[in-house]
Amino acid sequence: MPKGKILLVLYEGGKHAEEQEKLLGCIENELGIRKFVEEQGYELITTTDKDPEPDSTVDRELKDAEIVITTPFFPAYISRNRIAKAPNLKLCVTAGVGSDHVDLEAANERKITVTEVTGSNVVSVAEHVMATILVLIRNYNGGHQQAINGEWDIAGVAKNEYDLEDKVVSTVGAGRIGYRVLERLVAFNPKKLLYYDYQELPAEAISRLNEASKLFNGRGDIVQRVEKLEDMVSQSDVVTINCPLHEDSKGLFNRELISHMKDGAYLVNTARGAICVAEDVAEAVRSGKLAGYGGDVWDKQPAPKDHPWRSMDNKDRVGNAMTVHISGTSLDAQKRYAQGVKNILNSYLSKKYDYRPQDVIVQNGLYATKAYGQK
Ligand SMILES: NC(=O)C1=CN([C@@H]2O[C@H](COP(=O)(O)OP(=O)(O)OC[C@H]3O[C@@H](n4cnc5c(N)ncnc54)[C@H](O)[C@@H]3O)[C@@H](O)[C@H]2O)C=CC1
Repeated sequence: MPKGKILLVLYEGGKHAEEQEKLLGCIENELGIRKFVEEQGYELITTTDKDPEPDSTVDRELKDAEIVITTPFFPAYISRNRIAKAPNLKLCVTAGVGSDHVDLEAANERKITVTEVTGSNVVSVAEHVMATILVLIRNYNGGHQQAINGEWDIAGVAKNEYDLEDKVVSTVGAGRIGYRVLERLVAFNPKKLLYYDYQELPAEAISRLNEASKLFNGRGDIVQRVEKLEDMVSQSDVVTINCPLHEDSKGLFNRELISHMKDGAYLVNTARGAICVAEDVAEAVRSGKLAGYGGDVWDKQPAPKDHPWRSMDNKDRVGNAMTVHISGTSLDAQKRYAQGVKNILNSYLSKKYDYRPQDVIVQNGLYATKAYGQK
């Protein structure tokens, strides 16, 4: 008789799982944890069937699951209703970073511990932010479309093409990812690097960036904290969003805030789709208010085929740099978060509960991090 049940919800790998054994984050490879779990005397149930509530396999298995492991890339929403119907649930583990798909208030009411593998994919995402900024500002889409369509209209691409150098770039959230984006941006010799965050960056973190800019670009003192988000976006050529989704950040980038952005600015969101109002962003791209929008996160995942961000574009059809939710799930990241999930399970199953402090989002009914709002 197994000691308890662990429910694991991942995306399907299909033939890709056969072609690439490093795809640990798909259901066929189960993060590589089956042997470990069964050695601990637990039952491991894995499924891709997570919607709709309340008729999915997730709903059926939550009735007696003790632990649920989900991933932001194919999120099973651990809603208040699902928590209410999971009397044995003690631990939620996010295979990756970002646990907004778990109702943290409901978890706290039940003293359910919510953990994630903090830092496992922060470089992966920071690199994707850089790629997205460059695809947009360099008008890569325009150049690539011409290349594969047998065209050669240089002016047609160059008219929407800028250098990142000497531009003002800002981040909403200067945490692990936001700060790594700022680090990477220094090499592009920006005019200014601005950040908006209710947690101030430590002085040494700021001087490290300024020193690097002095060394690389001959100019220091480029990093600035801005108290008001409208003030920051109104000066920015590029805005990148790197904060968690919670009640204060949901719908933050709506028509009103976008109206404060510079005409022709670029907006990049690899944090969570719902931080932006989908239709307001699509309208801003279509109208040319934004020169482009890109990212890999969507307000509903998987995104429906008719999601506005799949088709939105500007008049030259070069304002969309969306991808599906991949930035934090490179094969390098999957190796890290699979190991991190195993470490969290070991902490729980050994009854040591010696989680890495940075991996704990909520525990014993309290928030363990200041990143999910100012509670
Ligand atoms: N696209 C992807 O694959 C991935 C996306 N993410 C997303 O990125 C988010 C950030 O990740 P990390 O940097 O590791 O988290 P972090 O906790 O290190 O940093 C988040 C920062 O955002 C700040 N913040 C929170 N609410 C804010 C608000 N309303 N306005 C301004 N700043 C605010 C916090 O104070 C903190 O400094 C995650 O919560 C997740 O949603 C993370 C990993 C992968």
